[in-house]
Amino acid sequence: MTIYLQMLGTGDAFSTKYYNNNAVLQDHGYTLLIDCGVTAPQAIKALGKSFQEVTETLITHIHGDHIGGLAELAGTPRQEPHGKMTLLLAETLIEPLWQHPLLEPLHRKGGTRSLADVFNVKPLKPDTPYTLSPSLTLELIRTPHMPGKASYSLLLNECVFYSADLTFQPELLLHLVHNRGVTKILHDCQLSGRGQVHTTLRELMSLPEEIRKLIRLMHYSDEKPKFEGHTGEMEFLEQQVTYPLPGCRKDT
Ligand SMILES: Nc1ccn([C@@H]2O[C@@H]3COP(=O)(O)O[C@H]3[C@H]2O)c(=O)n1
Ligand SMILES: [Zn+2]
Ligand SMILES: [Zn+2]
Repeated sequence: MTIYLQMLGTGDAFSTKYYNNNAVLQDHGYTLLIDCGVTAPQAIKALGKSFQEVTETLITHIHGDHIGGLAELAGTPRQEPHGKMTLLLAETLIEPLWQHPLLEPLHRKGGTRSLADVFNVKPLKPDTPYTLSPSLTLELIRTPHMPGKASYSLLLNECVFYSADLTFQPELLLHLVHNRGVTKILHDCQLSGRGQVHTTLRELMSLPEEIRKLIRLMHYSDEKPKFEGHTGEMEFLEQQVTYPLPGCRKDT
């Protein structure tokens, strides 16, 4: 069955034109928010939606453009019996997330001493597929972003690789396509300069054509318009546009 991806934003952490690179995945009444950055509250309103429509939220890593909207998300009234948003994340991220300054407003709510006091926390193990809804499975893959800090890419429905924030990993991309059945790669892309904690366009362009043609670009800077038409087979994902994610093993 087809699921639908809508990027709340496709910008990098410093973009003034694009919202933070956060996404919603929809599967017939189930809505997964992937990352919740500083701009997520504004971006979801711009779509005419609200956090109340989000079923569960997943966090890939701890940077402001991925977690800065969590305080507002936690404050959105929920209908569930526990009244809290379910937060899916790797165990390694739980304590660092609670200690992050952007979550400090939640520390000041009466009687809160841990992330579990404000969210329904569901720890996920890497390299383990989870069924989130009838047509959506998700697996965390720990991948390099900032030295010494945990960060996770996503494998959706065993066939869509969502890089989150990632340094260039050509061998991983080849492995995913050749051995894991990946048919679509949604990849962060630093358009210019040296890639220290992200993958650059130049690096992605160095991949074989068979891989490039599977890639769509996200997490880019405000320079994006001048790069249009100069990214080879790799088209830009556009924020707020809804994309079907077809061709997955679960379809067959
Ligand atoms: N000059 C820079 C470069 C980067 N950064 C932070 O590093 C993060 C890398 O991942 P990100 O999610 O793109 O967010 C970046 C900034 O928070 C920063 O704060 N200053
Ligand atoms: Zn980022
Ligand atoms: Zn990051």
